[in-house]
Amino acid sequence: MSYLELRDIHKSYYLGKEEFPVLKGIDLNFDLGEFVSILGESGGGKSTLMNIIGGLDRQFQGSVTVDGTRLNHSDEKALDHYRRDTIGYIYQAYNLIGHLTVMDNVLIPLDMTTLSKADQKKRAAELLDRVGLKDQAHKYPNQLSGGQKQRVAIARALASDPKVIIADEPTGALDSENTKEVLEILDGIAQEGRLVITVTHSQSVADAGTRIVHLADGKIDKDTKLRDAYPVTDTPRLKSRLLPAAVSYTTAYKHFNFNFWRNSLIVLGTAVGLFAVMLFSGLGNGISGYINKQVNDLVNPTAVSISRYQKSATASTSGSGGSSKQAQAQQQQAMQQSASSMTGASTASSSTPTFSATQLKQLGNIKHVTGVSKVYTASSVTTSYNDKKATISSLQNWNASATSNTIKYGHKPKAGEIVIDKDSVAKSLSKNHWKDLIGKTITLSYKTTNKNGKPVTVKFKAKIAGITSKSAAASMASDNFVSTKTLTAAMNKANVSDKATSTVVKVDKIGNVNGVTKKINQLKTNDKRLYSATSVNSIISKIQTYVKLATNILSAIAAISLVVSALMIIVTMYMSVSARTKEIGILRALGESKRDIRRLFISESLIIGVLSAAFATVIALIGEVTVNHMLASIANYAFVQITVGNVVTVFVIGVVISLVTAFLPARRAAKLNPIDALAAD
Ligand SMILES: Nc1ncnc2c1ncn2[C@@H]1O[C@H](COP(=O)(O)OP(=O)(O)OP(=O)(O)O)[C@@H](O)[C@H]1O
Repeated sequence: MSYLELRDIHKSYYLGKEEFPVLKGIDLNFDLGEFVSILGESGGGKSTLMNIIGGLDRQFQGSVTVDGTRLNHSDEKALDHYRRDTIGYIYQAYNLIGHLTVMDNVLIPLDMTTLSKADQKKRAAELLDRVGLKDQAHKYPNQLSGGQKQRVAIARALASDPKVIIADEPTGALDSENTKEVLEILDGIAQEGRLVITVTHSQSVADAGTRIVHLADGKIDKDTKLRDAYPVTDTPRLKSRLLPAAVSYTTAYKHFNFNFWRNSLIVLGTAVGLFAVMLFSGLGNGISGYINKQVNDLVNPTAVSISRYQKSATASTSGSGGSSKQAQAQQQQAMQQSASSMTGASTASSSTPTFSATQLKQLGNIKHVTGVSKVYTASSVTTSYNDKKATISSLQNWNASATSNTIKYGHKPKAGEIVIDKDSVAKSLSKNHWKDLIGKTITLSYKTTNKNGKPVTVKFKAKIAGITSKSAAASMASDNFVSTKTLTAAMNKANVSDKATSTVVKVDKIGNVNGVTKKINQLKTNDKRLYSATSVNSIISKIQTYVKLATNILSAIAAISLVVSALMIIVTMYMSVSARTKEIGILRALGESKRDIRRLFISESLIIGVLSAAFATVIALIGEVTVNHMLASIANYAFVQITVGNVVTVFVIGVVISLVTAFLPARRAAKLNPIDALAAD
C-alpha cells in the first residue's frame, strides 16, 4: 500500500452546460521519500490534478487515499484538516502575503500547530536559516528577489512539518542559478522522508527528481522511475490544531496597521458620528441637571404652591373636557400662577379669593402633606438702615416654598428676623461692608389697603439673620424673606387682613409631590373645582421633556452621520475582500477554515469599531472639559455631563456597527472557492 493513492480520477470543467473533460481516469501511487515530477503539455490538467491531491478541489470523481484512509471530499472540515496537517504548497507565483513580514508568512502554518509561540518562532527562524534567509526575516515580500521569495514559500510550506509537499512549477519564474538551488532544497525535503510532487514543463527540472509521471490527453501515458525513493525514518511530527481566535485578531491588527492611513480615516469618520452622539447626550444630561439645580435652588422641591381656583382659569388640570385650546390656556395660566407665587411676585388683588381656615385644614389633612403655610407678599417695601435706604420689590414671609439653599451667609429668619438679598438690598444699605449687616436691625415699611379698603402703611423692624444670593438665571425670584410672625404682627397692627391669597403645602417626599399636586387640583365642592396647585416638579419635568426632545433630535442628526460611517466601513470591507482574494485562497490552502476567514474580516472591522468608539470618547471628554470651561463664565456649572452610560452606549454602537457592516463582506470572503481565490490577480 502506498502513502498516497489516486484511483480513477475524472474531472471536467463546465462552461454553461458544455462539458470539458480534463482528467479522464488517473490512477497513481506515491510513496514517502519520492521526488516526483509531473510533466505534460500546457493545459493538460497538471494543476487540476495538484488541486485534487492537495485537497483544494472537491468537484471530481474518483478517490484519494492517504495513509490508508480515503479522503471524504464532501466533508469540508476534514479537508481543512488534511491541508493543515499533511500538505505544504509551493507556487510558481510564490503567493506570499504582502502585508506580513517574511517571518509572519512562515508563522501562519505554525500558528496551526501545537508548538508554543516561542517554539514557533524558533522553528520559523530555523527554516529561514535553512533556505538561506536568516537575515531577511523582518522584510516584507516586496523587498525580496524572486529567488528569495520562492525560498520563503518553501520555508512556509515546510513550517507545519507536512508529509506531502506540492510544488506547482516552483522554478517557473526563476533563473538557472536559483532553479538549481530550489531543486536542491526540494531534494533535501524528499530526503527527510517526505513526498515531494512538482509540476514542471522543463525536462531538466523533472530529471532532478526520483520519478517522472507524464500526463497526456487527461491520462498518464508514461511513469518513469529515475532512482530509488529516499528511505523513510519514523521521526515524531508536529501536531496540528485549529487556528486560535487570537491569531485572527492579531493578523487583523497587522493588516489594519499595514493600511494605517486608510483605516485611520475610516476610524476618524466613524468617531465623528459617535462623538456627536456622545456630546449631545452629555449636553442633554448637563442642561437637565442645570435646570433641576436652578429650580430646586429657587424653591423647595417638596413644596406645592396653591391658589384658589378662579373661573377664568377655565378647564381642569386633569385635562378632562374642554377643547385643546382651553386646556392649553389653562395650563399656561397655572404655570404663570405657580411661577409668580414661587418667584414671589404679588398676585393679590382685591378680587383674588382668599383661603378660609377650613380650607387650610382640608389641605393639611391630605395624605403626605406635612404642613401648610400661608404666603404673604408685600411689594415695594422700603428699608432703611442708618441713613441708607433700599427698596425690596417683593418681600415674602418665610414659607414652605422658601429654601435655605439661597442663604449664602447667616441663617433662615426666626421671629423678628429677616433675610435680605445681597445685590439689590444689602449692597444698597452698606456698599462695602454688606456682610456686617448680619445682626443689625433695619426698618421696613410698605403701602397697602386695610380691612376697610383705606390706604395704610405697614411699618416694622427686623433683625437681619442672613443674606441671600442666587445665580443670574434665578435672579427674577424673590429672595427677601421675613419671619411670618413679624409680618403678620405688623399687618394686624395696621388693621390689614391676614387672610392669604396663596398657600404652600409641604410634602413628606419628592416622590409624593406629583400625587399631592394632582389630588389638590381634583378637590371639589358642589362639583366646582377649589384649588389650582403647581409644584416645581411639574415645571421641571415639563422643561426637561423639551430638553430631552431637543437632545434626541440632535442625537438623531448625529446618528445620520453614523449611517454614513457604516456605509463607509461596508465599502471598505468589500474592497478589502476583493483586494485580498488571493490572500484568502492562500490561507485556505494553508488549512484555514471558512470560519477563520470570516473571523479575520470581522476582527478587522471590530478593531475599527472599538478604536472609533475609543477615539470618540477621548475627543468627547476633551470637548466636555473645553465646553464646560468656556461656559464657566455664564454659570459655574458643568453643562456637558458625559456619563459612564453614554460611554458604554457609544462602545456598544461602535461594536454593533462594525459587526453588522462586516457581516456581509466577511461572509463573502469565507464563501470564496479557494481555487478561484488563488487564481485571482
Ligand atoms: N476554473 C476553470 N474553469 C474552466 N476551465 C478551466 C478551469 N481551470 C482550468 N481549466 C481548463 O482546464 C484545463 C487544464 O488546466 P490546468 O491549469 O490544470 O492545466 P496545466 O496542465 O496546469 O496547464 P499549464 O501547464 O499551462 O499551467 C485547461 O484547458 C484550462 O483551460
